[in-house]
Amino acid sequence: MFADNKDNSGVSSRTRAAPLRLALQWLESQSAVESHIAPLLLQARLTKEKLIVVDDFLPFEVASRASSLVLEDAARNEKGDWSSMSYEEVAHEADAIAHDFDYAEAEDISGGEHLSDAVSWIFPDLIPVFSIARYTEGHHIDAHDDKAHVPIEMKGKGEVLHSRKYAAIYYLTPTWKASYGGVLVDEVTGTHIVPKFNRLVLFEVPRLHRVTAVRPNAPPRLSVFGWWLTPGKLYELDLSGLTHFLPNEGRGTLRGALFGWTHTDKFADIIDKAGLVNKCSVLCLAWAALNVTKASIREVRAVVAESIVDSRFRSQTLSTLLLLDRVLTTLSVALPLIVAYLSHSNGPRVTSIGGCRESFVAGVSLLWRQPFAVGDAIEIPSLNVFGKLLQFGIFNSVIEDLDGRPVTVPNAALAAGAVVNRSRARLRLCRLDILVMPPSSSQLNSFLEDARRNVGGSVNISSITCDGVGITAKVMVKNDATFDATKGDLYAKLLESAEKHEVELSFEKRVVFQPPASE
Ligand SMILES: O=C(O)CCC(=O)C(=O)O
Ligand SMILES: [Fe+2]
Repeated sequence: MFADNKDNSGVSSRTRAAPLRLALQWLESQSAVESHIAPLLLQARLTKEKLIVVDDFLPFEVASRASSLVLEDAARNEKGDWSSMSYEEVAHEADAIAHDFDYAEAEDISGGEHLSDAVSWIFPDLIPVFSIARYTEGHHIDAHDDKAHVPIEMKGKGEVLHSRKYAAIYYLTPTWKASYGGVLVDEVTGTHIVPKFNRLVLFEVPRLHRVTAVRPNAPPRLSVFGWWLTPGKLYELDLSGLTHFLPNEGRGTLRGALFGWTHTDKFADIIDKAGLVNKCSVLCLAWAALNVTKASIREVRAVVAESIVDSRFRSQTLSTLLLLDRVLTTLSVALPLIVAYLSHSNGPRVTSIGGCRESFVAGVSLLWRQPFAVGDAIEIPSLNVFGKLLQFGIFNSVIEDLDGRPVTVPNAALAAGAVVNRSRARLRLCRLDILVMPPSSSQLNSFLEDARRNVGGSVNISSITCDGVGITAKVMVKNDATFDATKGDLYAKLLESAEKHEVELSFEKRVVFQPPASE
């Protein structure tokens, strides 16, 4: 219905008015799609040219109608069915390494399934694996070659290893401009392919390519992306193939790698639910184990799969440590060896961890030594940071400071200087700053004396302004004393002395637990 009667824009007058329903109906018809595709001679061209770019791939009206559904879904900008591939731990840093992109299963996005089916019918005899991608500001993929081995359950044959044979990307964002970034760079020829609406890119795997970062103010960059699989090992996953295991590599390749590792649905599910920090840690560790021990991928895969299925993996903060422990014990890898390897190697895979390498190494070493645990009050004098350790990541840790703000500290900084673990200290100091309004200086003095006795610590004048007299009270408390109880107690005692000497007391201005060493 849409393939005939084209004018120059590829749209017939009838199709211009075609409602969404007709567009979807057309996409659902394999024969309609196949007869539209056949004259494009894609297979023949691909065999000859290895990478081809096809503009106006589907009838314009069909492409617009169906992709408008995907656009609507993506524009809602809620998480919904979209999963993030961004590296959350470093994403807010100025030179964050791996923003990557969001992806969704084609069948979860309305219109997405229709479009990915249509693309998959280019090679109806191969096994298609397609998803929908959404790239927004900063999202990109570093150079990779898409190679992956994927075990597929075949009726009567059990599991059969497949390889990715062809890759396709079909772009869905109308009016995409080169200035928005998000350009697909074919590293073989240096060609820059702008993700124009209704443009299809096909290439034979392996082929080195990357996606440049999407610029601010660009609309979401949407695409159908994926591969066709064929039975057998088309290629070896050589060292460059190992880049697939790194967190900042493409979602497609990463997923493929994960899938290839474990081949259980359970694994894929759990890893998706477990959160990216863990995924990345697993990948880093497995990658390190592979390199250090020269263990076979099969061995590492078994260990990783087993560890991940373990329910402990789901508790975010300890998971890395548990996993590390598990992987290392099973593989009998000496930790210092991994640390040494990571810090001295300057191979391409380590470089792609970029500025985070030191922090990763520090993270591994801190996990091993455990000088502090999540929940501990820690102080980093060199950074002037004091607060509760909220999260311990493989690259960064998060400390909640006294104002309740999360402060992200690279592990390299944690390992570099002194870190005081207040939770493991015996005593600590509680300091309270407050304003008093004494009727006379003699009443102020008698209040101070009384207060010192009452609180069992020091109570001194810190400032005198027209608003009143600033008082600082300090008291040593047991380390396990809670902040609120200590604060309340200190305030109550000051109030008692103040009332006794007819001194007016304001509400506390600031109360902090402080390390005694800094006094
Ligand atoms: O979106 C693109 O242009 C390329 C995507 C890609 O290379 C991948 O997902 O592996
Ligand atoms: Fe790719």
